[in-house]
Amino acid sequence: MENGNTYEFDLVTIGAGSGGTRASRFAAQHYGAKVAVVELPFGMVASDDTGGAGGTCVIRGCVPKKLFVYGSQYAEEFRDSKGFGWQDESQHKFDWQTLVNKKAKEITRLNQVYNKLLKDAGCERVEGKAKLIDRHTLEVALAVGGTRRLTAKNILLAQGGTPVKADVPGKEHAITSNEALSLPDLPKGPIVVVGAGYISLEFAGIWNGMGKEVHLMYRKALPLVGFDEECRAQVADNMRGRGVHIYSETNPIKLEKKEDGSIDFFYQGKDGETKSINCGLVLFGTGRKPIVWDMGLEEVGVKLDKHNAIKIDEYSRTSVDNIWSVGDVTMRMPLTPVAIMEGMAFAATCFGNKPTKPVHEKIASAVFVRPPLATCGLSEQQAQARLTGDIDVFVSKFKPMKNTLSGRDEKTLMKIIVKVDTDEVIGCHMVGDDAPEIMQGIAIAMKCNATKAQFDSTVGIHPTAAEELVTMRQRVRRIQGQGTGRGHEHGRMVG
Ligand SMILES: Cc1cc2nc3c(=O)[nH]c(=O)nc-3n(C[C@H](O)[C@H](O)[C@H](O)COP(=O)(O)OP(=O)(O)OC[C@H]3O[C@@H](n4cnc5c(N)ncnc54)[C@H](O)[C@@H]3O)c2cc1C
Ligand SMILES: NC(=O)c1ccc[n+]([C@@H]2O[C@H](COP(=O)([O-])OP(=O)(O)OC[C@H]3O[C@@H](n4cnc5c(N)ncnc54)[C@H](O)[C@@H]3O)[C@@H](O)[C@H]2O)c1
Repeated sequence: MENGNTYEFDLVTIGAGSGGTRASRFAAQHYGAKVAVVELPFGMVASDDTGGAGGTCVIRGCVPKKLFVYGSQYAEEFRDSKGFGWQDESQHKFDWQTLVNKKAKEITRLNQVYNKLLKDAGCERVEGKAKLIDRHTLEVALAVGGTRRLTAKNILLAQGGTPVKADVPGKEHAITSNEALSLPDLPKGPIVVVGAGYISLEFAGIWNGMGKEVHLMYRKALPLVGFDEECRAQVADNMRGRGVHIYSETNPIKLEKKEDGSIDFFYQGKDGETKSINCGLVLFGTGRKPIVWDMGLEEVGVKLDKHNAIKIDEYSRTSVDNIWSVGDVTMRMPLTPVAIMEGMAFAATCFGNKPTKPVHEKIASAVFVRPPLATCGLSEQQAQARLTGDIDVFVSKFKPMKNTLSGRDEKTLMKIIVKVDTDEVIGCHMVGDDAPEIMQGIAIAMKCNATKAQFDSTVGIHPTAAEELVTMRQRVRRIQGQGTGRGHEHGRMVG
């Protein structure tokens, strides 16, 4: 790799999260670039001065969250097992500290794995907080003290995002997902969860599974804005059925800490009245914002977009032509595999002489509630709003086989959305056990522009729930597209 002997590095990356790590490893390993990666020192709970290799996903996002989801599922299995002849589930007791301690050990191990991945790829790791000085220079406030200046031909901004709390009085008494994953103990009283995105629903599901009384509050009639409406309703029904107290069309007003350590949470109910709940914990899952402050961005000329995310072109180049950006800080689609894709596309473009645009279409994702929701492509509402012509909707709602003996009163929902003139499957959605595992395979078919006829000609695996996706013959409705014909999802996940 040509370094021009002018700069110390071909690339300096800020942030060793999902996007920054993959981009840096690829640039070094595949394209021979001389790379340095700046990352904050490791801390289990993120702060302005702590982070760690692996980033949000590994340390305080996808991975610990999924471990907690696994942990929360046992009670449901013990309960369901009675229908299959197992007795005495009352002996099982849940111990939060065991789970949190084991999770911490695993995350510490993964952080070391990420450090090693970067080292093995030949990337220099610099521990500290980086900011831009000019378009080729960064200054790092080193974790060991003092500062170091790094010069680079190219700079990659991959510093991610951070949670935002609803701006109400007493918000300092609420926690975010950062703290939720490392709570020293679960509160004695009920838990209030505010918001209806991925994070609120996943934590509401986790604590409900662990036997806590959970009150979930959100502003709209249904949770998960941007997802298919029937799936949104099914998720809400399932959560209600499992004992989560749901308050739709409500707004947080204020929090007051009591002498006994509990919190009075005030909210405006559906009827417009002010009400309150006394609880032990409040979680705000009210969104995340890109980290764009105190980094010298404006001074160097890196522009922000209307969402206060870093403005990039289709190749992830910022408004300064040697500065690039990937992942949550660009808010295109804040998911780990998307940050990874953007990182690899950047490395190919910048160092591989292969201009590569990341493609934000037909990306499957899942909300790890119980049972989970998984989705790929357009919802029925998005298809209708964006396409022209006829759209066929196939829906199947059925009692999964396991529930016949377990007695659990919960249905599985599957939907397929088809563009009639081409017969292409443009959307697939599922709420039910194993939905994320199933949807990953469906996403491959959809990436290959599979038609409904090809789904129908696929032979199922029996007996599974997934076979329903290749046996849905009866269209439930045909709707008329009312859009301009722009066929795919826009970049952002939430509508
Ligand atoms: C609770 C939770 C659960 C999630 N679950 C899922 C999931 O199940 N599936 C999924 O696909 N996505 C999930 N996500 C989203 C996913 O974690 C993010 O999309 C992904 O981590 C983004 O990667 P990134 O590289 O853009 O940023 P990050 O992973 O956030 O990495 C950015 C890094 O930059 C560092 N940094 C910041 N500022 C500086 C600075 N000035 N100097 C040096 N370093 C700096 C930070 O310490 C951090 O390590 C979840 C997120 C959360 C919060
Ligand atoms: N399973 C996954 O893949 C997964 C899991 C967690 C997070 N993520 C990613 O992280 C991103 C952030 O997640 P999130 O759940 O924090 O954000 P989100 O944007 O998905 O949801 C935020 C929720 O908070 C509500 N809200 C915002 N401001 C509010 C206010 N002032 N008062 C009351 N409610 C308010 C919104 O209406 C919305 O329901 C997601 O978009 C997703 O891409 C993914």
